[in-house]
Amino acid sequence: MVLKLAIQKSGRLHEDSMKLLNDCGIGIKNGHNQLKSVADNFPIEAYFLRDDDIPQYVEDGVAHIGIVGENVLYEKNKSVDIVEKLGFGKCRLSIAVKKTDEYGDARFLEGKKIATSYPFLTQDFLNKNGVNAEIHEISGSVELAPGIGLADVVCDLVSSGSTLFMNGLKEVEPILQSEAVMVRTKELTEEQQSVLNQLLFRIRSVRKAKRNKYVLMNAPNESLPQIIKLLPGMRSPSVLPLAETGWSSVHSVLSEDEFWDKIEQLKAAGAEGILVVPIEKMIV
Ligand SMILES: Nc1ncnc2c1ncn2[C@@H]1O[C@H](COP(=O)(O)OP(=O)(O)OP(=O)(O)O)[C@@H](O)[C@H]1O
Ligand SMILES: O=P(O)(O)OC[C@H]1O[C@H](OP(=O)(O)OP(=O)(O)O)[C@H](O)[C@@H]1O
Ligand SMILES: [Mg+2]
Repeated sequence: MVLKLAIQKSGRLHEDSMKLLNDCGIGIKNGHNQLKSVADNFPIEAYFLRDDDIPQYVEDGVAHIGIVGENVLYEKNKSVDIVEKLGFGKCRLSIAVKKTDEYGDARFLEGKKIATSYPFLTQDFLNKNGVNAEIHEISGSVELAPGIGLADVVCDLVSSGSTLFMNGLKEVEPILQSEAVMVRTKELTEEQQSVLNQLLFRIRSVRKAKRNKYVLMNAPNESLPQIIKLLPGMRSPSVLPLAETGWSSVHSVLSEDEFWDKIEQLKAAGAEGILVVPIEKMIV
């Protein structure tokens, strides 16, 4: 039995999806023009698809699981379950107007023409705000529309904002925050669920490791109580004596959210020679 996984064939999510599988020790080859591929060391077969088609494949159970952006998932409005957020492909779906426009609030959109590849989510936003506007659906280069007279306003994906800027537009209303997620079909056999659980266990270990760093430092013994208080570690920090008497080496794990703050406090408490090392996998 193999679990069938739908991933983007090429585009913004492809590389990160392949890298995630690779970091999980799952070897999937994606040769030129190859549309499916079986992993050589894990019971998974990958289908390489347009991202727009992934929610339907997973709803139908043709693929058991898939990796897709929340933006596409909610636009397609298919009946699938999100099992894990994956932390890449982060962007937002936003309303953007010409940089000279004065937006104020959603009432600005009344009677306007909005170009978008996301008609369902755009209409939903308009409905929630009680606004009537005309939606013009196009499948790409949306930011061009106001400049060439095709529409007054756009609703499109934004990450750095540079595409908007280059086209003389400004973001005024983020309507959805999005990242890549793993989705599953509603009906899985016990065996399929068990393969999915193994995959999720690996994904969580890899992602947890990425969010943490292994930190080593030297400290005079009199600073140890204060330093240990600052360091959580997986259980508690390791403390090893240095060859030089009166000094110890302290090892611990720090999460990236608290990292820079903690390093400053550790230095102030007397730690020196601080080394920071990436962690490959973290099994808790
Ligand atoms: N600028 C961005 N920064 C980060 N993530 C993005 C960005 N643009 C899009 N994404 C995410 O990546 C997904 C795929 O984007 P891409 O541009 O490759 O889609 P596409 O052109 O529709 O591809 P396909 O050929 O598969 O239909 C988007 O649905 C979104 O979730
Ligand atoms: O805010 P930014 O960092 O400029 O990113 C936003 C752009 O990225 C995406 O397009 P992409 O580059 O993937 O091309 P596509 O339109 O061909 O999908 C999206 O559709 C925007 O156009
Ligand atoms: Mg697409």
